[in-house]
Amino acid sequence: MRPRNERRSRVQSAYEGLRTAIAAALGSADAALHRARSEHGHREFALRIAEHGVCEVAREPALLDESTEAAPKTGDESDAPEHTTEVLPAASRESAWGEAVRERDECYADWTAYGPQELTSLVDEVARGSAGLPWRDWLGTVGSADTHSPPELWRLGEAHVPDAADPSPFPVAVPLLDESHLHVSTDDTGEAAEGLVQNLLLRVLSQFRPGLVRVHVWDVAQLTGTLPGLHPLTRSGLVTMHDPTRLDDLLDELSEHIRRIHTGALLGGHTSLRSFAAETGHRGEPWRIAVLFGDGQQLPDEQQQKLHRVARSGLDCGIQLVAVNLRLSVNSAMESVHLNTDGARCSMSGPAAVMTPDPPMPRKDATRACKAISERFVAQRSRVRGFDDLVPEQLWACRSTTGLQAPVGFREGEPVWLTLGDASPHALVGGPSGSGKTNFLYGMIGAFTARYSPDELELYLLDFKEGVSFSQFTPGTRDPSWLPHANVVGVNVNADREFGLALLKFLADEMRRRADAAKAHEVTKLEELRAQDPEGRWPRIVAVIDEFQYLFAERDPVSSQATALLEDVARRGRSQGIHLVLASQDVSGIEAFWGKPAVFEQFILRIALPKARRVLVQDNSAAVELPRWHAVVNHESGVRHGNEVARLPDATAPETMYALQQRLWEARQPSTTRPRLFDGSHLPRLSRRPRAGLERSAVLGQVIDVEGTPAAVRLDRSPGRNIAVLGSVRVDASNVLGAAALSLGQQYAPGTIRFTIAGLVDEVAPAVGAVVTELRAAGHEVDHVGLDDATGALDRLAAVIDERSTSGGGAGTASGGEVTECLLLYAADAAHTTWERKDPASNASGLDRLRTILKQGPELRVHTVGWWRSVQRLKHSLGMGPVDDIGAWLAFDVHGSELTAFAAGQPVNWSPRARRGLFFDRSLHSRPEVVLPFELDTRSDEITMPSPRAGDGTREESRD
Ligand SMILES: Nc1ncnc2c1ncn2[C@@H]1O[C@H](COP(=O)(O)OP(=O)(O)OP(=O)(O)O)[C@@H](O)[C@H]1O
Repeated sequence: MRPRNERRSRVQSAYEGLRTAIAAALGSADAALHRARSEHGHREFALRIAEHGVCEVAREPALLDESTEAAPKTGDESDAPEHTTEVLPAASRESAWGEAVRERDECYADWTAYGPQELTSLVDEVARGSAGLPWRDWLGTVGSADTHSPPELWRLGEAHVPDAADPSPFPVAVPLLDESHLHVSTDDTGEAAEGLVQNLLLRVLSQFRPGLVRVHVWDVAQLTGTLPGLHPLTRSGLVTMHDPTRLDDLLDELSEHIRRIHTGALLGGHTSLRSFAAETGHRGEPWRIAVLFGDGQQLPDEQQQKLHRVARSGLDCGIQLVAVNLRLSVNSAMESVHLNTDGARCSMSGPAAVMTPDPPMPRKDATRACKAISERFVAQRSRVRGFDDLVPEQLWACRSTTGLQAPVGFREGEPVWLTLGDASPHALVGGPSGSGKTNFLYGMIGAFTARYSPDELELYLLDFKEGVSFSQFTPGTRDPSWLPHANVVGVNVNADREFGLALLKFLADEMRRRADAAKAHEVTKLEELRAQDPEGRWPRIVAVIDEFQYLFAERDPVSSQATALLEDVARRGRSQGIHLVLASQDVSGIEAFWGKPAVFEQFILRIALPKARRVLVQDNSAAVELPRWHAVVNHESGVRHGNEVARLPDATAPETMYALQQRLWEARQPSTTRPRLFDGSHLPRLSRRPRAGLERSAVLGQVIDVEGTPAAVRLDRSPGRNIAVLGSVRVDASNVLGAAALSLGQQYAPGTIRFTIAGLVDEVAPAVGAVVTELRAAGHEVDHVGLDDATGALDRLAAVIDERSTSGGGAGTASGGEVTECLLLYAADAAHTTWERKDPASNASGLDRLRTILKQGPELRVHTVGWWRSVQRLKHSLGMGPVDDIGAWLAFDVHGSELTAFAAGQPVNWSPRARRGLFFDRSLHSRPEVVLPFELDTRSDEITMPSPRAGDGTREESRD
């Protein structure tokens, strides 16, 4: 038995052990389950806090309880229903809540510490004046800011972050002008939006000088009544209310501004008015804010596209959209505000910040402020702006790298700018006589020269009109000042079309010089050349030609050459910084010009004065309706939409351009040279100083060119180096002979040249006498002879030739040097009969001697400068043979056809005109050129006239 009991007790004890083990295992599992449940409850609680957010739960603690009960159950929980109602212990709830709050506070720590203050000071800094201050500080004070650096942010209201531990408020402001459009949306009717927009517009309008901001309002729902506080501004045109049915018109108008600004106001490489203004210091265009109130519906497709186009390119052109409840998705900068009943959200402050827009400014204060702005604008507009308003405060502050820009007149008190640059390289100015063309040109010249220094701008001024309009730019007897930018001034050139031609040639040469320099620097344009060669002087050149139609007045080689040159300069001048401004009374009559549409098209800038014809395109009649002293300035080749009407200030009255010129003259660098004046009504004076490059040359007159080049004949030792002056005009011929003698006298040292001067008619005696006296005074040996002893003079020269030819070259003087013999014959033909007589001893006549001198002289340094009163008479003197002994000639009243033989057989086109000669030097010219004879100083009047031979001591002395 015993073993059995023993076994049983062992079994029982084993079972007991098992039960104990099971009980222990179950107990520990229970404890683990309990722990897990408690943990789960804690986490679930934390999750629910996170789901609602700490702030939300803090506001509505019941949220957590409800959600605990309503929370979906997991699979495990559904299997253990007895646990779902178990309430999380309070300690656990508190700990979960504490953790959530701690975590939130950690996240917001930085913001709480610095955010609101930093934002407040930042907005204070960049939202200056009316852009950020409370309305009481500024509403009603008319703004004076200019377009330079507008405020970067504009205040809308204030916001706070409700979830932050410390929800301090901070200002909300948005970037606007040039920076970003604004989109406003609302959940309700949009009343709150109107208040916000009106506040914003009042801030902007009160910031700037009236006129710099224009507002357009379109409301799909109403014709008037929108933004009532701004209504006083509609009277002065600062705010325009658009018809609800005419959104297209508004969008077209805005697109037109964008296009016009791109083609006109933006110069060079600038793509926005902002960057342009930053470089040049002026903007030239107001900001235009278009406020569009929609009804939340999509616009028709076509309008939507137009709106998107305006939104895309508007900001660069100062066009700002404020779209309210209008669907707009654009690819350009846009801030947004959503107004909701539970607070607004702004893209600047993000969704976490709740914005409270500033309350609308009181209606009566807004109205009063707008009235003040409007009145100031009207006063400003009606103020007659004068010439001084074209002149900037600081002279010469602009650079002409990308072009030239200056105001030329005013529209509603605002300047109207004129641009010469890549997009509009050349200008055509038209208007009938007395319409104010010259005045316009003065104003333009003044506005340009005040802005650009002479190193940035060089002027070539040419006036074909009779009168002296441009001569004030050169030094005068009463006013010694001159315009430092003027390089060449031509006045009274109506009879000297060659000067216009010369100017065009000069410009064409300069264009080539610039193109070559650009090529050497491996660039193509002046702008790039200036960048590559910063030390070089590459000013822009503006050539102004008033009454330019004279240049094409006749169907002759001058017209055809001028047309070709004009075409060249007009086409290629653009890239080399050479601009033409051509003015004319009647552009319609200029055949040579109109026959070349390609040239004409280069004149993109058109200025039409009242009643101007053909300057603008045919269907653009704006010039017809212009009042006096106004002009249409059109940078679009004259098409209607390019019209800008400007009132032109008086620029010719005293104290206008004259006074400015004085200031500019005083500001010039000492190295600035005075302008060269070509005045067709005056003859040039012979310089008494020897000039380099004119050695051994007889200067006969001055070529009609930009440099005033002397018309000179070099008396080389070669056949034919004689000069004939042809024509019956004694004064001109005498002056040519006198200038030849005196210029040779300057270049030869006394003793190296001997003059034989024969005055063969009485009338030339004073002129001859003056020359003889001056030469002798300079120490030269002069044989002064009259008709009676001229033959003897020829004999002597013929003997010199004989002697030199037998001795094999130019003879030496007593002092050992070579002596040049110069024979001057005043009215050579007068001695013809005398010279026909033969000398019985030698059987040779004076004529024979003369022919020998002409033929053999030049090689032996014996040169003749003779005046024959007609071509026929010269031919008689020369005899039957060829005319090669006359290598150079200057003809006055001689018909071109008579000169053919002397011009190597080529037809000579020459209609004689007063005080002008035609000059041809076989060794130099391919065709003859027009020259001005010199006005010799009539010192002869004061000089005792030496009679031939009388007192001719020099000659006698030297013979001894
Ligand atoms: N904007 C202006 N304000 C006041 N006076 C002006 C204005 N423009 C021109 N005048 C005056 O009108 C007159 C004619 O002007 P201007 O000589 O400029 O005309 P124009 O078109 O060049 O005439 P023309 O071809 O006959 O010379 C001048 O006496 C000038 O002072």
